[in-house]
Amino acid sequence: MFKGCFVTGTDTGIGKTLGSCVLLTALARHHAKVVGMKPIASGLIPHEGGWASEDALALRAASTLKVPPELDNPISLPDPLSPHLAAARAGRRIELSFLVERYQTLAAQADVVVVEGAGGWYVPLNEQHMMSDLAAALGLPVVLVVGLRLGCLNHAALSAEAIQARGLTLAGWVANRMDPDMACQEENLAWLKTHMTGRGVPLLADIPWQAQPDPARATVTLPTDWT
Ligand SMILES: Nc1ncnc2c1ncn2[C@@H]1O[C@H](COP(=O)(O)OP(=O)(O)OP(=O)(O)O)[C@@H](O)[C@H]1O
Ligand SMILES: C[C@H](N)[C@H](N)CCCCCC(=O)O
Ligand SMILES: [Mg+2]
Repeated sequence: MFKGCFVTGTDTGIGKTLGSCVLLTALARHHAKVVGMKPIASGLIPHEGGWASEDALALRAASTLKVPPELDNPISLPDPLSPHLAAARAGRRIELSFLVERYQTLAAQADVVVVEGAGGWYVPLNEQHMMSDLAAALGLPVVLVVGLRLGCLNHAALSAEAIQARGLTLAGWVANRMDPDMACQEENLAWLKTHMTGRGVPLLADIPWQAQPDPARATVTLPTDWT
């Protein structure tokens, strides 16, 4: 039964948060209680007299189920660094078991949870684990957000291969037109479509470049078993 997905991306800063919000917005048309989760945020902004993850705030705004930060953003680290470094600087160690427990508590209250990673698939969490290990531990199908810019073809192919080699389901990919000046954007998109189709991976969303990103403004085709 569909319970949600794990959103990874070709890199940091390529639109995973926007892609996750697009999925949440589309899923909310079919499910009553949809919620985003940012298990590990590194880099915080001032918010309501304290500090918060900009990603967690965006996911929260796109969620129909509202929960406390301990559930939708259990680890928030001040420094905008790789999670293993941000955690070390904060005197913490990122434990997968803690994140799995928080995810399960959240999932028990929700119809659908969209979990956003941080950075790309092989971002380190501690000396032993990477983001891929968290996705595997959560047991969710994976969605790959491809930020359309020069270099993304290689990053997309590498990421897709790594996800599938791990034995996880790559349920779909998202094309995010993050660079309005990208040369040959349609030709790059065509290559990605052919490559991903060859891997059996459908395009779930096509997100236009937007000066003010709005998660309702995207062309979305959810898998039939997600609706
Ligand atoms: N389609 C788009 N149009 C305009 N701006 C975009 C688009 N996609 C992403 N951006 C902008 O690019 C920046 C990076 O995007 P985003 O924060 O979603 O990246 P991310 O992959 O979630 O990064 P992280 O690894 O930090 O979670 C943001 O300022 C976002 O608003
Ligand atoms: C700080 C940033 N926005 C993300 N939260 C973390 C990105 C980690 C990238 C690590 C790497 O691949 O080198
Ligand atoms: Mg993000």
